[in-house]
Amino acid sequence: MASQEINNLQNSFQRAVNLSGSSGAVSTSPTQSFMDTLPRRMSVSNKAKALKPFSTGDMKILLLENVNATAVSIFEDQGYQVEFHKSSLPEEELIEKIKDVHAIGIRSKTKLTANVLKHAKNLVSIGCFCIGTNQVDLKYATHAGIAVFNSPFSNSRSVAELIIGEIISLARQLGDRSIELHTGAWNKVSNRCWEVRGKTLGIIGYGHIGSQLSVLAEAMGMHVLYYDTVTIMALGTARQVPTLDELLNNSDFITCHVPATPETKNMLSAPQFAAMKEGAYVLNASRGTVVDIPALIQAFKVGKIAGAALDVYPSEPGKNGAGAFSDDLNPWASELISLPNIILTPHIGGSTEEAQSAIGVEVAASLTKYINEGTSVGSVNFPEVSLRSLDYDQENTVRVLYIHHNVPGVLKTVNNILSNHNIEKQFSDSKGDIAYLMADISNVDQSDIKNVYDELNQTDAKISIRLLY
Ligand SMILES: NC(=O)C1=CN([C@@H]2O[C@H](COP(=O)(O)OP(=O)(O)OC[C@H]3O[C@@H](n4cnc5c(N)ncnc54)[C@H](O)[C@@H]3O)[C@@H](O)[C@H]2O)C=CC1
Ligand SMILES: O=C(O)CCC(=O)C(=O)O
Repeated sequence: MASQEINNLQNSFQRAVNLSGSSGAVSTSPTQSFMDTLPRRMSVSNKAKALKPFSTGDMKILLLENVNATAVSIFEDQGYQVEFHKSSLPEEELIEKIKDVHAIGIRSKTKLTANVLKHAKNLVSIGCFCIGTNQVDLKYATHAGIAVFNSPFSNSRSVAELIIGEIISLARQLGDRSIELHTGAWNKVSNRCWEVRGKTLGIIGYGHIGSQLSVLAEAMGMHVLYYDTVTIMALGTARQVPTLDELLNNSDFITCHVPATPETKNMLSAPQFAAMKEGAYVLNASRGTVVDIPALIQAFKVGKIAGAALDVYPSEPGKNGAGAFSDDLNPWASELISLPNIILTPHIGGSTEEAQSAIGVEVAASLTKYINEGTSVGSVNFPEVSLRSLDYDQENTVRVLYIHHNVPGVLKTVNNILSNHNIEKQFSDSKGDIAYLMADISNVDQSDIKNVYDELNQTDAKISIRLLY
């Protein structure tokens, strides 16, 4: 067997460990009794050395973008090697580092493109410590057998609260008054300052954030309209409108809460600004691709809109620091910052202590369960597959994790290979082009493990294999 293959084989064996501190922690492979027999089993032949179980201490996790300390401590408790960086990395450095890690944790800045991922030979999983996953080439990751996890709603409330704060701030021109007073200027004005009570909020995208915002806005006496591509039950007295134009024509405040997709690119551009009420306000804390900012600048300059609050931009700096938001990054930046009643924030919608610590726990737990047990529940790109845990008294049992192309005949081939053993349980599901099989097989000794691996490795449909014991 070539040394690279041996390495791959070693890397495919994962000593599973309980999630420390989690209630109902699982007992997975290897069973204690299996571990007790290990020296004897490993001395079966010289080649047996290649089958040394992959230890959690060999597991390398790269964490970027100041992922919360809760995640770091979950990974460290597992015994994983954790490399932590406060910011994202330039592409070349990222490529170097990703070559040898088993999992990576990012937020919204790190672009995991096909060009980066093709170097990630050992990567089994990506954790997006945020909601959006548009920064990852999901198609590439899926076909490479890399499971991607995110946190679907732990920062939703934080974003909704930021938007509420900004609605009032725009209506009262708070940003400008504050900047003026910081420079010593006293401007006590009421001209074009409004209460929000009785005004109409138009929410584009009534998902986790949009619907949360709806409830908060109604509590302040606002009327709520929303536009979404799917029919969603209205909360309170909010009303879904059938077209984006109807929302634009009737709203005093328009806020975007849609994902970055080809359909949402420049969803608010010149025709949409033209359709808005005179003096409307526009807010965007979704993705920088959703609002055409040069068109927004133009709409502001002709008095069509009275202000805007932007938290996201087409290009965002990779790290904090003075001078980072410049025309080099976005050619309209200096014009935008010169305009009054335009609130600009550095993508902080989800940046609260509460949200970050909850996300850290949630995504780190998902990654750990996937690495240690193969459970893909919560993955955004994999079919969600889970198997009941192994018991401590189940000896010589191996968990097979087989990710494959979703083509006919695969289960027949795989079960033929596994059927020399007792298949205790198995679960398989597919999603689009790929499928994922988990199976626990018993009566497996050391040489059997190697055979099972070799035979599965030769199957045409295989994308990747891991054996946990
Ligand atoms: N600024 C920040 O820090 C944060 C930004 N976000 C962004 O906010 C986005 C929304 O987050 P959630 O509410 O959690 O997502 P979600 O998935 O719960 O809701 C999105 C809604 O948009 C709708 N939608 C999709 N395409 C649409 C279209 N073309 N037209 C109208 N509606 C459409 C969907 O049907 C869904 O109801 C995320 O995708 C993320 O990009 C999320 C968290 C923090
Ligand atoms: O907190 C972050 O870095 C990103 C927040 C965000 O945009 C998201 O959750 O999608």
